[in-house]
Amino acid sequence: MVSEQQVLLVDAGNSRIKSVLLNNANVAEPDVHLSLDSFLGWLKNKNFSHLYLSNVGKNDISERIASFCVEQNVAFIEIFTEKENFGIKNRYENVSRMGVDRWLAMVAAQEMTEKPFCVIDVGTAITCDFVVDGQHLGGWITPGYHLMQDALVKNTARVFAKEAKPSQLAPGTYTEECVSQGCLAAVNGVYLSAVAQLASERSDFAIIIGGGDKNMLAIIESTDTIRSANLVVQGLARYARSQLVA
Ligand SMILES: Nc1ncnc2c1ncn2[C@@H]1O[C@H](COP(=O)(O)OP(=O)(O)OP(=O)(O)O)[C@@H](O)[C@H]1O
Ligand SMILES: CC(C)(CO)[C@@H](O)C(=O)NCCC(=O)O
Ligand SMILES: [K+]
Repeated sequence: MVSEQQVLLVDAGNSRIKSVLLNNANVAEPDVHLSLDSFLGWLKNKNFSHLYLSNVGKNDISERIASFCVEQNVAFIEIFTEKENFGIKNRYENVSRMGVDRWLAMVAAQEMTEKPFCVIDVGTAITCDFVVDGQHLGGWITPGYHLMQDALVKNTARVFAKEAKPSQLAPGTYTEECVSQGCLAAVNGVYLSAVAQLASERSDFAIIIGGGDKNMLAIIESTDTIRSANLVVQGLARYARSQLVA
């Protein structure tokens, strides 16, 4: 039996590294680190016995965190996408190709509802995965709000973007506003398309939403929506509890 305060959960994402202790996984905002070096520096003064890692970045992130753990005598557990676990069957033929953040988002979401669901993670990329009766049906990968804008600006001569996220959806009246409003519409389109996808076969389902940009969907979301602070961290917490604490 390991104390939850001894277990650090680490989410190495596309643009940032987040970490939180297992006992705070449901309540606290994760600590955010902008680089691996600053994360490893920060880790040095911390006291924990187990580290659970989810990494969608390069392999050397996993390798450097693993060697840190060897040096510090910390147990290192990296989670990888699985064919089947926690009552979810993955639809991918080659599950090693699915980002572990998507798998962990499904693992987290499955604990939040009994209904057929889709889980939408609104971050650097937007991912959406559908699960019905424990069977993953497949999913979508879309550029996130900032990536969409970057792609537009890079591939046109006369289109410019500004960073501020609109607080509500409306037609834009000058270039920058048309871009921010258009990309907000596209983000919302993922949600609306997911609802249509689920509703075509059944009337009762849940939509679970997480990620740094989840508030961009607040404009349209309905009562069937459940929000998660951080789906990847919640998924890691489920693994850690099942292996260490239970
Ligand atoms: N403090 C913040 N710093 C950076 N981005 C933030 C912050 N708060 C909210 N965001 C928003 O969150 C988005 C990033 O989402 P999220 O944190 O879920 O993903 P990530 O860490 O970039 O990587 P991944 O998508 O792999 O998890 C950004 O597009 C940004 O708009
Ligand atoms: C799609 C992202 C970038 C979302 O973070 C990540 O899950 C990833 O790198 N996935 C690999 C490709 C796949 O999931 O099929
Ligand atoms: K990538």
